[in-house]
Amino acid sequence: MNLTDSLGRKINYLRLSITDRCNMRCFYCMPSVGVVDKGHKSVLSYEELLLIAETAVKLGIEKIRITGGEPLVRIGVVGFLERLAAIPGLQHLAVTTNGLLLEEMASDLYRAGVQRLNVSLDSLNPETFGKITRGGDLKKVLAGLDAAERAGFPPPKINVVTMRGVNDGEILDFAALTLTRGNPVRFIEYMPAIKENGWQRYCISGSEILERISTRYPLEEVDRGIFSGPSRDYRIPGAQGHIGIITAVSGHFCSECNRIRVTSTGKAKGCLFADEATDLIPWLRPPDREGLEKVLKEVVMSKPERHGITQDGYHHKNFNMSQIGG
Ligand SMILES: Nc1nc2c(ncn2[C@@H]2O[C@H](COP(=O)(O)OP(=O)(O)OP(=O)(O)O)[C@@H](O)[C@H]2O)c(=O)[nH]1
Ligand SMILES: C[S@@+](CC[C@H](N)C(=O)[O-])C[C@H]1O[C@@H](n2cnc3c(N)ncnc32)[C@H](O)[C@@H]1O
Ligand code: SF4
Ligand code: SF4
Repeated sequence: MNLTDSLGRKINYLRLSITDRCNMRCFYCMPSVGVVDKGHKSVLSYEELLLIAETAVKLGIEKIRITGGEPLVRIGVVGFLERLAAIPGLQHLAVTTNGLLLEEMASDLYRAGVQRLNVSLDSLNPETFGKITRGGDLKKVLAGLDAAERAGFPPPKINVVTMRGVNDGEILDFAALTLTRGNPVRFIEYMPAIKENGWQRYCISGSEILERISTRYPLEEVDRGIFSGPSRDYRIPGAQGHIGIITAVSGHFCSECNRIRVTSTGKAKGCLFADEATDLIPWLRPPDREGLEKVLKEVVMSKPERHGITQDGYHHKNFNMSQIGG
């Protein structure tokens, strides 16, 4: 089935957040203290998540990305992914992870039927990495990246939230990584998720990042596949990996947006930044497949044209990235 929104955009990608818990505390995503775990009752069960996934695939979703919080901390995630991978009609199953548990879990994830992994990694310097993640261990993430390839995965995409004065000094180091490793490196514009005055100081636009890389390396544009997602991709001639730019704030990809989201507590969102969310619980408890189909179609039809964030005129609200899943 073909699922299109009111603007004619084909919607074929669901981002499903399965937990709001995390084993790191990246400063741009979660407050250092005062994070209240959603209780067992409010977080969707695996059965409920599967019902949403099956319904979405029936409607025309072809790709599901599992996210969080940190999806790999949820107990039973491998069995859940195995059931998800078996949904007839689902073409792509991917996971976005911080990589801390990958070394021990990569083989199980591969055997479960996950096809691709994206790994968040904002610094190659252990100290900076520890500061950004408030205690994360860089060595573990690097070991996880290698373990993923040993397990059979294509080199995971590396997501780098790029922030002025925090890790922008490493833009060229990350670009250089693509010379010797097959991992695509994607630079993501910092989004104002945590309510903080002066958030603009962290912002570096995708075009500035590209300019900085171009001062050292020539770049050629790479063709985008149908599932290439929000990044614009480039390559240093002869390099093994691509370089991608995700202009999450300057938002050049809204007109091609192909996705909807469901949070770990069952709120469906037509846009990452939308204030409106549709509570799916009434169609999950008890399960009502027909009702769920109808409400998911409504979410797609009411998808906004684009987000309202600009560096100058954004009225800041607190924005729970770890619950939505990015
Ligand atoms: N503004 C915006 N940012 C997004 C969107 N989708 C993903 N991102 C951001 O892009 C970054 C990378 O997201 P991933 O979880 O790796 O997913 P993806 O980029 O869709 O991955 P691929 O499917 O491999 O292209 C994260 O910071 C997300 O928050 C989107 O629709 N809008
Ligand atoms: C919320 S995390 C969930 C999955 C997993 N824990 C991880 O970090 O990959 C998904 C993505 O959102 C990104 N993200 C979170 N907060 C962000 C922000 N304020 N600006 C830009 N990207 C952000 C992360 O870097 C990550 O790539
Ligand atoms: S970005 Fe991912 S790893 Fe970092 S705090 Fe958020 S959910 Fe956790
Ligand atoms: S900001 Fe909203 S409309 Fe734009 S690409 Fe992201 S989800 Fe789609």
